[in-house]
Amino acid sequence: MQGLGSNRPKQRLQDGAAPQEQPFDCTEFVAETLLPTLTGKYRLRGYRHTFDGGRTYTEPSCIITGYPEGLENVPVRVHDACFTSEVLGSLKCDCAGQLQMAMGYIQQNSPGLIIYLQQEGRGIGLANKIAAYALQEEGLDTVDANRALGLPDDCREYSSVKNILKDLRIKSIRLMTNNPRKMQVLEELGVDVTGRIPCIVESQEFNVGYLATKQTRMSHWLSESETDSLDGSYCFWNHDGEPLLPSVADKGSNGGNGRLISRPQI
Ligand SMILES: Nc1nc2c(ncn2[C@@H]2O[C@H](COP(=O)(O)OP(=O)(O)OP(=O)(O)O)[C@@H](O)[C@H]2O)c(=O)[nH]1
Repeated sequence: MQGLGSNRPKQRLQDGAAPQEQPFDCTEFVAETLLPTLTGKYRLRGYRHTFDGGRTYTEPSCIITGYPEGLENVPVRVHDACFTSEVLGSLKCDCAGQLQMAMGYIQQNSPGLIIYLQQEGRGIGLANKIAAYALQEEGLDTVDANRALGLPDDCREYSSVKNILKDLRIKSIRLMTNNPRKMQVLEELGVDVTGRIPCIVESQEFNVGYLATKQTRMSHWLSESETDSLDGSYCFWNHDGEPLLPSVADKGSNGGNGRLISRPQI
């Protein structure tokens, strides 16, 4: 596959043969179209991505307002799929609200983009997420439910983000997130994150516990008085099989780049 972004950190030795280079992550641009939506028009770009040398593929996409190509400090949301809230309208989380906020933000602050990744359930997949929800009905929180299933708290991987930004020749980004680890992982991949735009959905009765867990156990920045520390109790896997240690650059403030807070429509 001719990928627009690929690195080759791994070499596999074959019996008696010279080492052969194996592409590790590779993201291939497929096509772009113009998409009219209820919130305005977007450029929609489709990609094919592997992070395991071609054993498995996902299809990241991005929606774009304006032309961020070649620019710095572009507002970017990196968003992971949430079928339950985005398609079914579930109120158990804040995912759909964050997506809507980000879409509104890039309409009003063009150019900007949202990279949408097929990493349902923080990477564990839809069926496992449903199993985790079943355990949450019995009283476990969102972290302990994953653990009770023998699954990592978070196993998302973001190499496609690095590759898509490279494809668009975007030099640096302001990340729309409340998640310190997402910023940390992107920076470790080499993405130049120059600022953060908070993306806070006001809680309601069905997601208040979930948001509290994100704040206390996953160190998400969800209130004005938030400090930028990670407590280390939460485990983010890096796909080389090793948990990432809790450390994060000092990127907690919004860097003067605006703030996103919305009230859910319920
Ligand atoms: N395993 C699991 N995944 C969930 C649950 N609720 C939402 N998700 C998934 O969580 C992902 C979004 O992650 P969040 O932790 O909400 O937010 P984030 O993307 O890490 O951080 P932000 O950038 O601030 O939104 C999506 O893939 C959802 O499908 C849950 O209870 N259990």
